[in-house]
Parts: sequence; structure tokens; C-alpha cells
Amino acid sequence: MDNIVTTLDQLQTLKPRFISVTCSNNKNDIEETTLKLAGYINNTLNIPAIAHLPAAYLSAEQVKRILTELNALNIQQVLALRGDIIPTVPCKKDFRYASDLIKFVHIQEPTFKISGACYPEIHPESPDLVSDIHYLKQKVDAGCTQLITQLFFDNDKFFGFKENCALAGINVPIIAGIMPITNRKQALRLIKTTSAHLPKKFLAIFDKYEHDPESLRTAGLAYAVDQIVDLITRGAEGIHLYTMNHAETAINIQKTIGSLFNTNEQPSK
Ligand SMILES: NC(=O)C1=CN([C@@H]2O[C@H](COP(=O)(O)OP(=O)(O)OC[C@H]3O[C@@H](n4cnc5c(N)ncnc54)[C@H](O)[C@@H]3O)[C@@H](O)[C@H]2O)C=CC1
Ligand SMILES: Nc1nc(=O)c2c([nH]1)NC[C@@H]1CN(c3ccc(C(=O)N[C@@H](CCC(=O)O)C(=O)O)cc3)CN21
Repeated sequence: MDNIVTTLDQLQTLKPRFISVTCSNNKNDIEETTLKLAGYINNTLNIPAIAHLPAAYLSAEQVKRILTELNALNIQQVLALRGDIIPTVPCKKDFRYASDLIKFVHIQEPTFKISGACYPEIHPESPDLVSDIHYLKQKVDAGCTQLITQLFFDNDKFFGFKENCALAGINVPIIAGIMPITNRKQALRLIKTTSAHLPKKFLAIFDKYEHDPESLRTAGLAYAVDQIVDLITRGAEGIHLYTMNHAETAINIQKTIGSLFNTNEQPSK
């Protein structure tokens, strides 16, 4: 917890438009972890916080209580998720899909800004693109005010996805989720859970610096910077950095291309 607070204090100096605080379905500890940290970000650092709310394993009563606690902390933004399914643990019945949760939050707390997750390369459980976009439209119609993407390394996938969203009448801002590679093991673990296409240029970095963590970090950061410049210049509405609790990643990006962020998001975790 102390480490995270130090990281957050460093991130504050970057004045991001928001900082989101993740939460795992695995642990069932949203009140002690996510809410506490979100409260610190929102009320001590004065940076708007978005609390991740994965609800597949929560009851409506539990979500109600969490929303009340968020209100008490003066936080009115959530990332409404189903979250990762734990194969050995059956889900609760109230929020089978994120759209069920979005509807519920929208009714309970009509003033909340609700973000939803989206998948430029299709959610791994979706049978095809059409059904994925169909259910994404349902999430937006249920009350999402913005979408944040799963991490990706190939910008063309993102822009293709944005076109498909526009065709489907999905008109809310789509914030691009970028994970600068700082740690090989951690990156591989997360990439495995996504269907992210790894471009040749990206794989070359991974191969060349397999045994050189310092150079991997340097090259990974440069890759992210290149990706972000391309996203901004081609019209992305915002960038969300998955900083994995490493403030220096965001600080380095700010130093290099911070002036491009005037009209864009630049948050973390
Ligand atoms: N803290 C975070 O940032 C976390 C993010 N995640 C991400 O969240 C993902 C799952 O959550 P969400 O995207 O919110 O889930 P979601 O409910 O929007 O979608 C999950 C899957 O169900 C499908 N689906 C959605 N609504 C449906 C419906 N009514 N009928 C049939 N199928 C439907 C979707 O196309 C997708 O394949 C995980 O796979 C993971 O990538 C997971 C945990 C934490
Ligand atoms: N499938 C999936 N699940 C997620 O939870 C998730 C996504 N995708 N995509 C976007 C973000 C990124 N998230 C992340 C990414 C990394 C860590 C992480 O660094 N975890 C630590 C372990 C933390 C712990 O459990 O103590 C690690 O070392 O991997 C956590 C959440 C959550 N989100």
C-alpha cells in the first residue's frame, strides 16, 4: 500500500484527467483496496478517480453498498465490468454481463459517469465481431458515457474497431488503453489473457532484449511513445496508460510527448 501511495503522489504531478483503480474478481476486497485508493486519489490528490467495479461475483445488495460508499467519498465515476471469470467459481446471478451492471448503476445513481470496457480485437469469449459489437452497443445504450479499450499494440486494429463502432451507432468517446512494456513476465501474463496482435516490430523488441530488462524497458517505452503519437495524430479521443504501478513510465511519456496531451486523457493504472 505504501508503494502505491508513493506512485500515486508522483502521478499527481502529471495532472492526469483521471486515475482509475483496478480490482480483481479473484480477491473480493474492493472496499478495502479499490475504494480506499480511489478515495485517496480523489480527495487527497484531487485527481478525479474512476473505481473499477467488476461485478460477476457481486450481488445487487453489495453493489448498492459500494455505490453508497463511493458517493460518501464523493466519487461518481466507475468502470462497470463483468470482469474475469474464475473457471472453478460460479458467478452470482445479478450481473451476468456488464450491461446488467451498467443498467443497475444508471438507475441507482443517474448522475454517475459510467465507463465500459471494449475490445479492439474482439473479446476472447465472443464468437465473432458482429456479436461483440452488438453487445457493446447494448452496454452503451444501457448508460455508458465512455469506453476504455483493452490493451493493444497495433493501432490499425484500434482504428478499424472505431470505424465498426461508428457504423453500429456507438457514439461515445473511445479511450485507447496503452500498456508500455516495462516487465517481460508481467506483460506476457497479461497479453495471454487478451487476443492482442503482436506486430513484428513489437516481437523484435521482446526477442532482442529477452535477457536485458533495462533495454527492454527503454525500447518498450519508445514503442509506446510511437504508438501514442500515431493515435493522437490520427484522432484518438484519449489515451489511458496502464502504468502497472510504475509512475516513472507515465513521467517519461509526459516528458517526451506531454505537449501533445492538451486535449487528451493521460491517466493511469
Ligand atoms: N479491472 C479491470 O480493468 C478488469 C478488466 N477485465 C476485463 O473485463 C472483461 C470482462 O468484462 P466486460 O468487458 O465488462 O464484460 P462484458 O459483459 O461486456 O462482455 C463479456 C463477454 O460477454 C459478451 N456479452 C456481453 N453481453 C452479453 C449478453 N447480453 N449476452 C451474451 N453475451 C454477452 C461479450 O461480447 C463478451 O464476449 C475480462 O475479460 C477482462 O478483459 C477484467 C477484470 C478486471
Ligand atoms: N483480462 C484482463 N483482466 C484484467 O484484469 C485487466 C485486463 N484484462 N485488461 C486491462 C486491465 C489491466 N489490469 C491489470 C494489469 C496488471 C495487473 C498486475 O500488475 N498485477 C500484478 C499482481 C497484482 C496482485 O495480484 O497482487 C502482477 O504482477 O501481475 C493488474 C491488473 C486489469 N485489467
